[in-house]
Amino acid sequence: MRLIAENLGGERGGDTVFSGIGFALRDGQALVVTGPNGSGKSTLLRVIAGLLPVAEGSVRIEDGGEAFPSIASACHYLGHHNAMKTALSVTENLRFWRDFNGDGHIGVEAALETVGLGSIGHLPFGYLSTGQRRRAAIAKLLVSHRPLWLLDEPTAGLDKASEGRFAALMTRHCEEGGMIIAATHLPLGLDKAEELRMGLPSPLWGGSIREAERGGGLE
Ligand SMILES: Nc1ncnc2c1ncn2[C@@H]1O[C@H](COP(=O)(O)OP(=O)(O)OP(=O)(O)O)[C@@H](O)[C@H]1O
Repeated sequence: MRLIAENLGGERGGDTVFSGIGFALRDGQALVVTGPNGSGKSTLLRVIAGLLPVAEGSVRIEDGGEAFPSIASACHYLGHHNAMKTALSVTENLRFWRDFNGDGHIGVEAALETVGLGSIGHLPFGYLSTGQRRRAAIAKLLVSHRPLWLLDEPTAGLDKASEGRFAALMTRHCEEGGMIIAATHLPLGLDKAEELRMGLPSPLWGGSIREAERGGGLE
């Protein structure tokens, strides 16, 4: 399977945020998106996920087979928000997402154990601390199998131990043939990842067009 972006552009509120982005990811590869605040990292992830329209160019899945014919069917999107109902228990939330997205490699209880929340699945999601909420959202990636993980600041709020656990999960996902695109200001422990650096507008341009350059190495 390949994820291919060609001359990709994205807009917010009618203004161009980035343009001319191109990359190709294949099974097992990861891309880390970096850049200053407002450079368009979240916008790029949302465009790839199909949550915002493509302003120019294209982004597509190739060779996804019958199971994953499109990015929408192939991706998990973990945004800044955790997309959980505060009144439902952690377990109920994860069961909902498993039923909605389809079964994964591991069950809800095992996923909670994996992120170190095995003892609090019965609690309402709203009772959890910030870091615990993020860990529960990470468990969502595990209860349904999707080969492409789109992650926006995935480790925000995590303690050191949880960061390490998540780095191991991402590495395993790639070793099993998955793909990851992660926007971050923090090192994620993805040693083999390529980097896409988003830039703020050049003062010479005097406009809102943002420049992005590829870290290189991907085909
Ligand atoms: N709904 C919107 N309408 C207009 N402009 C928006 C909207 N949402 C975001 N923007 C603008 O788009 C630009 C890119 O925002 P984006 O959230 O993609 O940046 P980012 O690189 O992810 O930033 P950060 O590092 O702070 O998370 C910013 O200038 C932001 O103000």
